[in-house]
Amino acid sequence: MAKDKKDKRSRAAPSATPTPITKAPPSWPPFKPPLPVVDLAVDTLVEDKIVVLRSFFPRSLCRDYVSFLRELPLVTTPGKPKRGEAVRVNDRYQVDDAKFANRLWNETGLKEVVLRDEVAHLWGGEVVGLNPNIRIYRYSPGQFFDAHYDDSNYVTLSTDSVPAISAKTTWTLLLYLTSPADGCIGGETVFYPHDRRSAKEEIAVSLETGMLLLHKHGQDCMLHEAREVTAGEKWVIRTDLCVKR
Ligand SMILES: O=C(O)CCC(=O)C(=O)O
Ligand SMILES: [Fe+2]
Repeated sequence: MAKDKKDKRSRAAPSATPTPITKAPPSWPPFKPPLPVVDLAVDTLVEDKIVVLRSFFPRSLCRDYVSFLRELPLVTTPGKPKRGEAVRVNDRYQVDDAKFANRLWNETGLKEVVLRDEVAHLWGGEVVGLNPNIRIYRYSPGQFFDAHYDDSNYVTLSTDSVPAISAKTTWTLLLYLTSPADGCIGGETVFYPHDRRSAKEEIAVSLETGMLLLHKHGQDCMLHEAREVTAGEKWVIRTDLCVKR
């Protein structure tokens, strides 16, 4: 199948929520114990496309976050997508929170890992932080995210540096807070290298509690989906790596 933009657009991920994101950010739990808890290693799953950082959050912190997140006003996605958007059936919370994005970037060890010489070339530019558009997903049994591509977006980052930085997103960041170890069955993130859903070609990433996954998006995004959860709950924090524009 041709990898032209039009085709990708026809199955783009659902766009930002129609509700304006003006709500006050929540009081996210502290990163306790101080992060990182392990020497973070970047493991490549697909060269130049998918990497993971295992034990990015310790299990105890994942538990704290899930307890906290389940009190947020999550909204169930309507089953019927807008024209041209992938079917996403999950419960979701979205907030524009530059402070939390900066905490995830600066207070977890992520920044140091992403800026390492061995991997710095991957990101499509100089990474300056994370997308303040923070998304929380909960998938309960029967919920899934159909095959789609993630778009690159222009964003403005308010970091400690003034003035704000014009940036664009280049890689999707998913932080898994649950896994089979917590009773969540299914929910794997599955990538298809050849722009078609094919069981033979699929690269299925199993959930690991506390694992952070990064995958390239925009023009080079791999077709991907979140498999249906069949038991327990899958919880994910989603943001994106941003490079200077
Ligand atoms: O939940 C997942 O595993 C994938 C989520 C996803 O593809 C997205 O947020 O665009
Ligand atoms: Fe996606």
